[in-house]
Amino acid sequence: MATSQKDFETAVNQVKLLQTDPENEVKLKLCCCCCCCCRVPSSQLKLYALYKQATEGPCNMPKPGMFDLINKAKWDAWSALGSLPKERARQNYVDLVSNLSTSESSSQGKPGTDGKQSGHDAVVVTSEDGITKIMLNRPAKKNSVTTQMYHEIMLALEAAGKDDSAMTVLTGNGDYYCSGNDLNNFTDIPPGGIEEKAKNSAILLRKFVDCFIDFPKPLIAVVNGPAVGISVTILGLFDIVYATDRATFHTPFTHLGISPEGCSSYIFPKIMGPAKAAEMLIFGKKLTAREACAQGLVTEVFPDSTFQKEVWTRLKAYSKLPQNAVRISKQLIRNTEKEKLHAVNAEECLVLQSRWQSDECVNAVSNFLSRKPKL
Ligand SMILES: CCCCC/C=C/CC(=O)SCCNC(=O)CCNC(=O)[C@H](O)C(C)(C)COP(=O)(O)OP(=O)(O)OC[C@H]1O[C@@H](n2cnc3c(N)ncnc32)[C@H](O)[C@@H]1OP(=O)(O)O
Repeated sequence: MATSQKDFETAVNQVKLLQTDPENEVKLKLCCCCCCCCRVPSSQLKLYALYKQATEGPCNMPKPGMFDLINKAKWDAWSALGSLPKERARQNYVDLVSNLSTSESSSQGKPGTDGKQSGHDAVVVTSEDGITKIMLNRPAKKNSVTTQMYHEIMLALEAAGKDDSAMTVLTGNGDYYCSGNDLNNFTDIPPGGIEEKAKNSAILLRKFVDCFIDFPKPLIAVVNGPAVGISVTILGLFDIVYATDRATFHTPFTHLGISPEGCSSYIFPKIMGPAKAAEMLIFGKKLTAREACAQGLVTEVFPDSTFQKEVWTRLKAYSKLPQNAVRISKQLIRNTEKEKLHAVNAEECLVLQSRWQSDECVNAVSNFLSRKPKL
């Protein structure tokens, strides 16, 4: 039986109600999942293409440039439908929505599936024993930081700076501390194209790092596992860095066609000397926890088996010290450098704004996102 226009409209409305909002993902978060490297369910992309075919007929938009990942993805999917009649496209759309609705309701409430985790859960803030803990909670994605998480961390820091806790801890849930910037962040290209994306990202990164530079209380990193990218560079802005002996510290910037951020281009050479800093920041040398400690990036390394117990016992004792004296001492240590750090941050973000638009970066990010899924 032919699908009526009403069935089609019902399906369109149903898409809006789906908890995972597939149409929104297609429109806003598509990335390069359209091509063979697809790591997002292809049904989401099909939904977009079928909708366009059903309402406008065969693909009528000009082929976008290769770096315009989102529009290129849409174009590929829509073109692939060729001259499929509108009626068939409507039918296929309705069938696909019906399948998506079924799988959506059957996956609701499943514990531990954080592929669709909301940004809200991806950063968990708790306060206990005078310590505010900000925990990155995206273990299945190695706690990589999405755009929403940058915003949530900034909000958490702003609140922690004003609450009555003595100190603030940043840590990760699962086997990783953090695998750095979520490389999918680079694929959500706005209408203004890659230039606008790079500009917005530079503004966000600058604000993000500024929050660490200006944080008024002791900031402690509890590095529970490997750390990559921005989670490593900002460590220079922390007052204490405790690491498990399982942790590693990796800044693969040149491999990604980008450059250092988090004030590391200034702080790392200061704390470890220019030669060691160059090996990390230019050549991407990965440090073990003990090497990072020897070079002054890490305060102390603990055996993994006793890491949490030893670190939290220590921090609870520190949190009982007279709070005003602790704050004032931190500010004395940090304030002389603040102006310089803000200037370094601004410069690093400006350089990155241009790096993110480079072929070197676009190709490196595409390569990562097009890795074959593990079996
Ligand atoms: C506002 C913008 C600000 C920008 C600030 C700039 C910051 C610069 C940086 O942070 S650069 C560093 C970026 N990070 C990376 O390059 C790391 C990329 N990831 C990896 O190399 C590896 O995933 C790993 C070494 C961290 C872990 O490898 P392992 O084999 O143990 O695990 P998987 O690769 O299978 O990872 C599990 C799933 O997690 C996804 N994932 C991990 N890290 C990232 C990431 N940074 N971005 C996006 N996705 C990431 C990975 O894709 C797997 O997902 P899947 O299960 O769906 O396949």
